Amino acid sequence: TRSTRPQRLLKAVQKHATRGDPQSVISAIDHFCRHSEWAMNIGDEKGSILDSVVSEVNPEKVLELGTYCGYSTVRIARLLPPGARLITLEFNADYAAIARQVIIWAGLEDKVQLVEGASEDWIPRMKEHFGIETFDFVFLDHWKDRYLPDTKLMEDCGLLRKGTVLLADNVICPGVPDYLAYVRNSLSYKSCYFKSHLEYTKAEDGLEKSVFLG
Ligand SMILES: CCCNc1ncnc2c1ncn2[C@@H]1O[C@H](/C=C/CNC(=O)c2cc(-c3ccc(F)cc3)cc(O)c2O)[C@H](C)[C@H]1O
Ligand SMILES: [Mg+2]
Repeated sequence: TRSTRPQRLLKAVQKHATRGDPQSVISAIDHFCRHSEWAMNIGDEKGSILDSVVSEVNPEKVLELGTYCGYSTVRIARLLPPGARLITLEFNADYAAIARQVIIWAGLEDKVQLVEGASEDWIPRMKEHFGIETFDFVFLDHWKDRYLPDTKLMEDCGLLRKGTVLLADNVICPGVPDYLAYVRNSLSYKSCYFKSHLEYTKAEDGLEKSVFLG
């Protein structure tokens, strides 16, 4: 049967990127998505904003909601200091399998724990299963109608501390209106918008950075 787009994306990484070189993996995926087949990776333009926020936070403990093919996983993990850990949740087994290979090709498997499962099942288990007290940085890029419920779940599970940074993709396109209204109106967050473009296109999109105030 015909291969899937994520399978073709992985093939492009294995063909054009250098094993152990995260930047070449990022470039191979961006080239594939620009010149072969569009895919919903954060991309290079919004990815540079992600890079700058990760570098500013310099997190020890990172949570990513929605791994997909592992593009943003590689972008984040390549910037983490030694000993820092990224847990990424992906509930689709096929995507998880592709992402695992992309992360290994980048040589970042020691910094990344890819958990195959749903955010709502795993967020409540972060403490007892992974020994995580709180996260320093959370990247939200899964189903858009899940950003808000999962943020409230992280609050309720005590996984956010004073200063935890949430960074949300796609706040314009496809859009996350309920999440945006919440973080922008809640007294528990200081929120700001980074205007950019939908990956590999000229359409507007952007990232919302929200600092939990405790
Ligand atoms: C209920 C389970 C919740 N818990 C979950 N737990 C674990 N994993 C989860 C959960 N919910 C989802 N996932 C996984 O995360 C991924 C999902 C990613 C979703 N991303 C988009 O939909 C999007 C669309 C566009 C776009 C823009 C314009 C267009 F024209 C077309 C597309 C652009 C973008 O940048 C986008 O990120 C992956 C596919 C999916 O298996
Ligand atoms: Mg996205």
